[in-house]
Order: sequence, then structure tokens, then C-alpha cells
Amino acid sequence: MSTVPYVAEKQVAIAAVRRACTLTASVFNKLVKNETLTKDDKSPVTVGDFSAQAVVNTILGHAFPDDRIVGEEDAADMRAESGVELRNRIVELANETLTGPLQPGEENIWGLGSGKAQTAEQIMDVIDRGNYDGGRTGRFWTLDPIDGTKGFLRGEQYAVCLALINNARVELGVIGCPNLPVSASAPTGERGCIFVAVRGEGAYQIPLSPSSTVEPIRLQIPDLSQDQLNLLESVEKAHAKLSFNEKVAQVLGITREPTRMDSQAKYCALARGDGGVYLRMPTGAGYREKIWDHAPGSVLVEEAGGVITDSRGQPLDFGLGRTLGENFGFVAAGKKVHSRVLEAVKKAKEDEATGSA
Ligand SMILES: Nc1ncnc2c1ncn2[C@@H]1O[C@H](COP(=O)(O)OS(=O)(=O)O)[C@@H](OP(=O)(O)O)[C@H]1O
Ligand SMILES: [Mg+2]
Ligand SMILES: [Mg+2]
Ligand SMILES: [Mg+2]
Repeated sequence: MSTVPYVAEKQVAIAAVRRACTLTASVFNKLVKNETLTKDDKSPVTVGDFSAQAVVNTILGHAFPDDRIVGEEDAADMRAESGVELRNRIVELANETLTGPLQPGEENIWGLGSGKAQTAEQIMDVIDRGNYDGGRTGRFWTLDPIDGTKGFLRGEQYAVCLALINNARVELGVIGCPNLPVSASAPTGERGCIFVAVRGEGAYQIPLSPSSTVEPIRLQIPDLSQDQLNLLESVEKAHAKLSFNEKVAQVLGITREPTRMDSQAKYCALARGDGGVYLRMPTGAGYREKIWDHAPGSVLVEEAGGVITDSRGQPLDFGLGRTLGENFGFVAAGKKVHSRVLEAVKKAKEDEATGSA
């Protein structure tokens, strides 16, 4: 009899991402929308990032005390003498979120809903549990507490992203997208989704708020026709070379405008067929992409039947540490389209080199 893998990990990861999404939404409403931060405060995104990392790391630490965590943030700014205000705000937010009443699906997760607040030292220490360096062997989590920080501040797309990696293979990915419409066909309709993938078990979309009536939606990248194809790309010009994307789109004969969206919500959109191709090319030499920016998205895409590689067709290597190493860009798409995109990238590069484009 085969057993379903990572059942507890999946339940805990969903609960952690859900709680963190509640927190980031409240940071947005309290601090970003109303601009209630004073001049001396750190930006709301810092408050949001740090407290969301505290929440997720606390929940993971209770459930899996031996697991390591590669998290984007660390508590150095909070420990600084000038960080008292920042520290107080983060501790308050994290405690408020961690002590909130137990939600459906959280019944077996120890420590939640207990009403027991943590001290500032405990919160800073738990944030710093995210300082693991990663590597080729063993099991660890990787966390981006707010991915798409610029999108978060604009009130657009951002995501809370968590993945479990074992021996350099991404086994589980959970992505919380508080601002993503539940269905792309109703862009002004209900918002807030969580995307979940366990290796070998498929990719699913579930509601952001726990629900006993809404069934998980199984995701499968559809076979899009040529006129339905478009690119999913970054909003920030500093993060991806959008002019190159345009050339690739031309080579592919894509006529639809690209969809620009911050964060790993792009991988979620791809997984449910909202766009045909995720393309992210480096803007210059030197920047090393981080594992927390791609681990959950990569397993989601693969479990939705797609393929993700770098722009030369090489597999992503999550065993190199906190980064993915030298950056050649990323291509993710459905199986048939993916190989066409790799060819088109090659052609666009050749044209660029010969100045014929
Ligand atoms: N130079 C450069 N090149 C590539 N990527 C970079 C670069 N600088 C930053 N980052 C990372 O981009 C993450 C956000 O990516 P997005 O796809 O959301 O891009 S965008 O914000 O829409 O432009 C963003 O994640 P967050 O910091 O979590 O927002 C960064 O880790
Ligand atoms: Mg990020
Ligand atoms: Mg981030
Ligand atoms: Mg960042």
C-alpha cells in the first residue's frame, strides 16, 4: 500500500502561509493604505516581511523542530539600537497573528491559538532561524515571507512563498496570493488563493480562507492555441530584461500583450493557464537568483504538467546554497510550448549578437 507523502508538512505549510497572509493583509490595511507609518519607521514592507517570517518560522519550528530554514530575511535591523520601534511593531504583529483563534485545518498544529505571546528575543531568534545556508544534502524549508515587495506596496500582486527541499529536490510548494482573483475570468471578483503542490501528487488551488465547502481545484497547464499564448513577466525592469522578452515573443509569433505581474503569482497564473509562458531573463551579469524566489513556483509548474529550466534548457539546481548560482534566466511553460520557447530564446540571442534584430 502506498502512502501519500508529506501529509503533515503540507497541512502545516498551508496553515503557516494562511496565517502569514492574514498578517500581510493587515499590514497593508493598517500601514500602507492609511500611511500611518511615521517618518522614522522602517518601510511597511520591512515590518510585513519580518513579522511574516516570524510567523511562518514559529509554526515550522513547533511542528518540525529539527528542520532548517533558508529564509530571505534576518533580524539584524531589529537588533540594532535604532531598531526599537521596528522591533516593537513586529513583535506585536507577529504575536497578534500567532495567538489568533484556531482555524479549520489547524487542529493538530501545536502552539497555535494558544494565546501565548512570545518575547521580543524569541521573535528575533525565530526570524534568524531562517539563516541556514541550504545545500545539496538533507531537508530544509525555504521561505520568502513577502515575494513581490513592490507589488505589495502598490496593492497589486505579491505572494507568501514556502517550499520544502530534500536532497536538493523541491518536494512541496505552497504559495499564498492574497490579491490574486480566484478566477482569471472574473478579474474583479473574489480575491485570495493558495496554490499547493506535493511532488508526484499534483498541483491544486484552494481558497485563501479555510473552507469546508470549496473543493480544491486540480491544476493542469492547458494546451493553449497560438492566439491564446502570451508571456508572464516581471513588473520591475530591474528584475528582468523585458526588451529581450519582446524579441522572444516576436520570434514565437505571439500577438497577445504580455501579462506583467509581481511575485511568484506568475507561476500560479501559468499553472492554471492564465498565461502561456513564464520568461525571466537577467538584466545584467552578477545577480544571483534566490532559491526562495523559485522553489515553490517550480514544483507547482511541474506538478501542473509543465516544464521549468534555465534559458539554456538546464534544470534548476536547488542544491547550491541560498542562490541558484550563475544566472541564465528562467523559462517555464507547458511541455509542448517550452521547447519552442528555448528555441526562440536561442534565436533571439543570435539575432542580438549579430545585430540583425
Ligand atoms: N536584479 C535582480 N534580478 C532579478 N531578480 C531580482 C533582482 N533584484 C531583486 N530580485 C528579486 O526579484 C523578486 C521579485 O521578482 P518579481 O518577479 O516579483 O519581479 S517584479 O517585482 O515584478 O519585478 C524579489 O523578491 P522580493 O525581494 O521577495 O520581492 C527579489 O528577490
Ligand atoms: Mg522574492
Ligand atoms: Mg521577499
Ligand atoms: Mg527582498
